[in-house]
Amino acid sequence: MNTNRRKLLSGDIVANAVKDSFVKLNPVTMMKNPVMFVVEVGTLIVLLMTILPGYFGTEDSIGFNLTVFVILLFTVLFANFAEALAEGRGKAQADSLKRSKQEITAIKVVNGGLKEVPSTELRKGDIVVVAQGEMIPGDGEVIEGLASVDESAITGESAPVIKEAGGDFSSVTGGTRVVSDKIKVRITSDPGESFIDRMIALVEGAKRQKTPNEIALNTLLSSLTLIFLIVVVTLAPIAKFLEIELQIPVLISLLVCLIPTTIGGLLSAIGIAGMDRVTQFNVLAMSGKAVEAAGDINTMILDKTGTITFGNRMASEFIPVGSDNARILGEWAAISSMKDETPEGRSVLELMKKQGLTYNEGLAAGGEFIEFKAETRMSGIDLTDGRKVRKGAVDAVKKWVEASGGAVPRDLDVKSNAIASEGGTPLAVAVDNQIFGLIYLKDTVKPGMKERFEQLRRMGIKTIMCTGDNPLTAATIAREAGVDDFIAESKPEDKIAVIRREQAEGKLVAMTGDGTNDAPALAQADVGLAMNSGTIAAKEAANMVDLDSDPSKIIEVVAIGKQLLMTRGALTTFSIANDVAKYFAIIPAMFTLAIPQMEALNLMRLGSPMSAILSALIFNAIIIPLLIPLAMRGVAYKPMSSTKLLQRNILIYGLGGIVVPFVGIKLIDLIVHVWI
Ligand SMILES: Nc1ncnc2c1ncn2[C@@H]1O[C@H](COP(=O)(O)OP(=O)(O)OP(=O)(O)O)[C@@H](O)[C@H]1O
Ligand SMILES: [K+]
Ligand SMILES: [Mg+2]
Repeated sequence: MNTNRRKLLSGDIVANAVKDSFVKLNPVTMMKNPVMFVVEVGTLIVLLMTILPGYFGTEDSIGFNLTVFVILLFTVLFANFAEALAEGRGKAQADSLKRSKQEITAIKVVNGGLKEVPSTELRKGDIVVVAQGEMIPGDGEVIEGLASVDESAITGESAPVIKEAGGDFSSVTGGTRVVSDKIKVRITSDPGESFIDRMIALVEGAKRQKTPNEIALNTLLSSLTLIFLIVVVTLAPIAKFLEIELQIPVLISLLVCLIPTTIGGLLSAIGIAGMDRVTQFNVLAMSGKAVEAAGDINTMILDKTGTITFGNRMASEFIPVGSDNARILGEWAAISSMKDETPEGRSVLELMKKQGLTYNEGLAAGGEFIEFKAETRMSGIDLTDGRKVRKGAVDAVKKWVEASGGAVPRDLDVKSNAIASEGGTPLAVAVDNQIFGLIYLKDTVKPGMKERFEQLRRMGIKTIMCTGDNPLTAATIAREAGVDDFIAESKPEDKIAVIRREQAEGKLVAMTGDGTNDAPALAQADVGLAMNSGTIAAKEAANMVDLDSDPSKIIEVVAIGKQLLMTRGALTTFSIANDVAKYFAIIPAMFTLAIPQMEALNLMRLGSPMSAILSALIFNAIIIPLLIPLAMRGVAYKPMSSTKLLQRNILIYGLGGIVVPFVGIKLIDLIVHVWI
């Protein structure tokens, strides 16, 4: 996908969009857009009056009618072109994904033996073996082994990632390639339902459904259209009664100028382009609704480690407590970490090496490894001689030691608080009922976080940092990063509680996560962004997946969502304001055609009634392609509160929407008037 990311518009996409503009003329598809459908019907009526003038008694105005027909046809084509262009990039991406999704031969485990089968025959629950150099035949979970996998087909990231059985890095995606070693994979999706299939459907827009916001706006636009339709239709008998002759093409021109064709023509392009901007950013949104929800977010829940900080929490120092020394402390710290595969655990062994410390590996032989869990906040090993070794969050280790009758060294709190108040994470190391000291885990706040949170605050978004770390470390990092609020010593279930609490206050909540224990919270949040490196459960619960697995991207996703909503609002304002201005051009012209004295109403001093009508109509048509770049790129966006934004936009797009057509129509009239 990355290869396509920078290529905004290619010649192919434009050529295809031109072709699609005609295909989309099909009235059945057109009917989904009532505003433009009305224009299309008007176009057909004017066409009939042009080619069958004898039948309609319109011989005198064939030239005028033909011109109106051509302008109306282009109005519809321009709107179709906008939509086709917005769809084009997604289609191009889908094509390149489809190419990467060739049929693969899978090595399936059948009755203990191995059998070659086409990947299309794999079903949920099947077990396959994938060796070095082979393509993984379907989405699944590694159940045996460890391998490095090249996921560039999906993420565009060429560095291979490690996939291994158990834990948070066990999910693999069909279509990616094993570059070293061999793994056994349990398939987790049926044909046609894989991640790549879902990605293709998404970027292709095949499953694009209108969002609630779009439906509401569409209803408003349709109602406006209906009202103007009634007004224009009733105008005919009134005019007749007043003995004013109003020709049907003129009435149709009036109608097309009055109904909100600008936004009607650009609405779906704005939505598709918004989704597309998210995709270009390597985030897959499962629905347009999710992207729009991102634009309305009030509260953002963020992890500390890896989101706000770099997350490579490294052991940097052994700090003994009581009467112990760093050598003994280091030894127990190392033994507790021998099988701890977390970055924290590995860093303890690295620190040992760096400090030239040694330990008796044999001590751990045959021991039972205790894996780190967010619930216990400890990890370690139970030795065969009965001794239990633990390292973990200070309060957790304190409780564990006290439970077996041990005492807490007096200098423990002072020393751990010193680490915490520097923003570091202290891990206490204990054997049975004795605490030996602390491991100082260092982590740094990512640069620029303060500015980003400041921006979020200006948008009126509250940020809450959730961390399993102790309150002092949490407070230090929270202050340094500038988040509004934090929750320390939080367990996975605390996240869902925070989300529910905020939602009960009527707020929309966004969060990121990657673990299986994040899945319920990801599902509960209005915007849940899962990391592609995360578990299948997390990815299925979330409504967005970040292919680059960068949790801080949620901030940009919110900005894109806001921009989408703003673009739609701005162009709606512009479109409706525009129509007001066209009123002043076309109504006086229409009546002047019948009653020359009405010329006094010609405030814009347009050349002739005919040229006034045509100029308004031409302006109405060309404003659509002129605004396509804005619809696709989105309006410029500055973080500020919604009320301020609204005021600013009404000023720019409302006032601008009234002024621009006056100038535009006048200029077009100067040309058209000479011409006819
Ligand atoms: N490998 C480990 N062994 C023992 N204890 C650990 C280990 N990793 C972390 N801890 C302790 O457990 C606590 C909770 O860890 P957890 O991963 O749940 O949250 P966190 O990483 O601190 O915060 P966040 O939610 O921001 O990722 C940590 O603050 C630390 O004190
Ligand atoms: K219009
Ligand atoms: Mg963590």
